[in-house]
Amino acid sequence: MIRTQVVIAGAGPVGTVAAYFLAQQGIDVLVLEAGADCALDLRASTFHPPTLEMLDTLGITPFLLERGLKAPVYHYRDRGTGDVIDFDLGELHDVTRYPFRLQCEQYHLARALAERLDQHPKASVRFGHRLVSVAQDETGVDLVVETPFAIERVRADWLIGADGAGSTVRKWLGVGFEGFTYPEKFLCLSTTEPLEDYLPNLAYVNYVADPAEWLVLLRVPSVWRILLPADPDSSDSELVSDANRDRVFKHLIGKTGVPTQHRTIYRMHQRVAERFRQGRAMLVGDSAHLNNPLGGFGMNSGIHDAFNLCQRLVRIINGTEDEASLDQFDRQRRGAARSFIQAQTIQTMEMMKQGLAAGQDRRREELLRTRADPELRRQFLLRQAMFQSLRDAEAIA
Ligand SMILES: O=C(O)CCc1cccc(O)c1
Repeated sequence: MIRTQVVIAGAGPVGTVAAYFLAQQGIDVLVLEAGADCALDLRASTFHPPTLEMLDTLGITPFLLERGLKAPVYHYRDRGTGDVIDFDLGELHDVTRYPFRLQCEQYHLARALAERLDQHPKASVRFGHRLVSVAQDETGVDLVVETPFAIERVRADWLIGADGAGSTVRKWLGVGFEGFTYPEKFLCLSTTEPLEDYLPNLAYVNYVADPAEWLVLLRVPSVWRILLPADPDSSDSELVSDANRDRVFKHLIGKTGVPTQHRTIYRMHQRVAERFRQGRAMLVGDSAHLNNPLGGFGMNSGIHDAFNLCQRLVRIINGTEDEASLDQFDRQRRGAARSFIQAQTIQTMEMMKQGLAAGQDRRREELLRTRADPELRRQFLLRQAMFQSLRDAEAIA
């Protein structure tokens, strides 16, 4: 039987951040990851300013800055009218030392932290270790883990479920995951084609609204990523076919035969777990909440969960804080997920679908008014950069 203070299920960005935070504070931590390595998930690739500040306390932000692209400016574009409404996070220079989004694939973070954890005297990371069952009593949790060659038992004081959308921890806790799944599919293409040569004045982050076919054009260090809704009447193989690729790029840059590095079909979900804490087990990141990727809030809010939780857990383990603090973690982070992340991402999806110029130009006028008014613009930037959701959550008693 393995004995440790904290087990973390999942070695993605959120699980590794939680583990490294705890290990740095002198807590024994064991990370269990079913996969053979940190997942090479391309979905999350934006680090927002408060996340960079948090990660800086772990000493990992300089590593990310070296690999990523700084994106202070982002565009809301309307394909129909050609309008571009730009916002500049540089205006938040008095609020943060990182007044930009950092475009950097998330696996860089998870892999770098997994390597550091591997060298850490307080931490252990086990790949190929699949969590099979979870039980708990008043003093700890009992886990059964399947390894490549054996079934092992682990006893820990605390369990953190950072094991993604299909979380085994959440299922064993019997915690509901209410919300909805978008009926449509989405297509993500990545290409090394220099889109900026065809679309002048392109920012690194562009939300292109269009009632016929909206797009997100997102630059990450290695490629341009293009996210768009997929034709519901087409099969997955048709959607990832050369013919569909040619249709998308013809419409976008007037060119066919553009090389792509990935063509992926996504389903998107808007769901929040009914509890983020049950006794000695807590849920963070995708195991606790899922949202569409518009705005790049998913991984960031997961890292915010991990910091909120682990700061409390260290104090509880060291005997300076009552366990009731974990209920406040639940209220604060569930509050952020429901009131901000869900609301904002659902609203952005609606805007993208309808086009900025749809209806009575209401959304377009609202964005233009926000852009023109210094106070509204600042509030908007604070929301988009996720400062506001953190402040609102921290105000929850
Ligand atoms: O809004 C963002 O920052 C991310 C949007 C996006 C773009 C391309 C692919 C993807 O999965 C998400």
